[in-house]
Amino acid sequence: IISVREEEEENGSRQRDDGSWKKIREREGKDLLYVERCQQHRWRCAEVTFTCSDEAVCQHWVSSIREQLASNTSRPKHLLVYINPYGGKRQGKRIYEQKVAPLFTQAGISTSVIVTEYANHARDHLKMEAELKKFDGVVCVGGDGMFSEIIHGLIWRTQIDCGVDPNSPEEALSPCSLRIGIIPAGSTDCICFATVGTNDPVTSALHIIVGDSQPLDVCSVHHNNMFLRYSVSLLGYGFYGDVLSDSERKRWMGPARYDFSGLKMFLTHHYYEGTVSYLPARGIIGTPRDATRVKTVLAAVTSKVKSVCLGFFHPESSGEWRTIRGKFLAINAASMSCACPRSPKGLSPAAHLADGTTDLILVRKCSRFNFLRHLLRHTSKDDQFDLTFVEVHRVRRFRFMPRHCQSDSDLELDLHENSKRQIFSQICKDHPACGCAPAYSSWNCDGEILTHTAIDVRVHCQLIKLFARGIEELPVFEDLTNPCAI
Ligand SMILES: Nc1ncnc2c1ncn2[C@@H]1O[C@H](COP(=O)(O)OP(=O)(O)OP(=O)(O)O)[C@@H](O)[C@H]1O
Repeated sequence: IISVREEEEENGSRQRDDGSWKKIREREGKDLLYVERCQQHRWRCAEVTFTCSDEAVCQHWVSSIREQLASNTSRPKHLLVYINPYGGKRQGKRIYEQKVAPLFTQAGISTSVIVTEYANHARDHLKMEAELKKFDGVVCVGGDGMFSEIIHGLIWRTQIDCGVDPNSPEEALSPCSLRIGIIPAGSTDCICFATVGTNDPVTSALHIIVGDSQPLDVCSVHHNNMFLRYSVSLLGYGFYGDVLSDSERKRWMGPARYDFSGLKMFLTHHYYEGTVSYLPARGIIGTPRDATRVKTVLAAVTSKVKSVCLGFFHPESSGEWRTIRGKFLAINAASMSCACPRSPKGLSPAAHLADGTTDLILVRKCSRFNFLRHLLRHTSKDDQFDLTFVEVHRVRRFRFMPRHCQSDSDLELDLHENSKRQIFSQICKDHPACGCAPAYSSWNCDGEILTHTAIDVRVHCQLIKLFARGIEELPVFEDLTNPCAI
């Protein structure tokens, strides 16, 4: 239920402004505005009118429903809204004013709206100025870049308020108490798609109004004990890093730049040498190779996950670091499925949203044909990890050291292992004109390029919460004879 409205109607007929008379239905009634599920995870507002001849009974219905709604503590009452007027097709302000604000008003939610004036305005306002105690949640109207600003501001501010050093990779970060809502108004809106199942402003507004809550893991990325960024979806080195770097230079092409750079990087077929070390996740539910898509809420309520998050069981002390050295076409860490309209299964279809792990996918050097097979499997039913040159590990922490950053002793070890190739690669490094692969790629961190390649990544279990509920299993709701559906 979104809201309830009384309708007091006179019996008989009423004179209009223009002097004519309008026939009025004879009733006392109340209109109830509620959420209706539509196709493809969309939600819409629907209205139903209950009529009653006894005015006192009617009043009782209205006041009971209003009391119930007001006593529901999970529903937000005051929201801080940031609108990026330049995101996507520059429709953020219009989308908010026409589709979202009227719903918030009907649901009795008060808002404080800030239209951003420059990049990082929202992040800095949250970090330093916002009076967070006044609000039950923060809403961003924009795309993934805008969402990233919000989480950077909110996580940072929470740590400072709680006396935690956000720069230290060893500190356990404090979870943010305010929930975040995403009204999609960007070009890709991947986070919204992966957590709600659709990119639709009205659906997102309704998830906010009914007070949904979806915890989300966040990865902190450090370089030499220096904080770089937070990531909630994809950290990609090699192929996905190169596609982003190349597409950034072609912004003038619009959204077509992603296809262009994707094709170009596929044909270029660069591979990169380096060392990946990781801490495998223990005591978790499922594996990255699970056939069925994971119900994200399951992870949030399972007691084992809870105990890990609350620190009763220290996962890092119970595991041993493992190391893999090699040549990789892509190194991807997917903290969520990374599903989007183009790749409905995503990079890691069985990734949980909130179990304190990320799926580390290593694509070793292989032929173009094989790499294409792997990429195509993201859009088909076949298992994209069932290939000899692909491996996937569910991890709590990982580090990457590109070969050009490795210490002399590491390089000497490599030299002994593969001396002939080493000589060639040295010649090529000194002579870029020979056209061999560059020494290093860059990291694509949720769509932003990182300034360093040697990184230390740690997953923080359920650090933030969204106004969402994960992607719903539709068959349950389509089957109206099933009592659970109701
Ligand atoms: N007022 C502003 N002027 C210029 N840039 C802004 C402003 N407000 C926010 N930004 C920046 O604009 C960038 C892009 O915004 P946003 O993510 O909303 O849209 P998008 O890039 O089109 O969508 P997506 O990230 O989903 O592809 C963000 O990185 C954000 O920091």
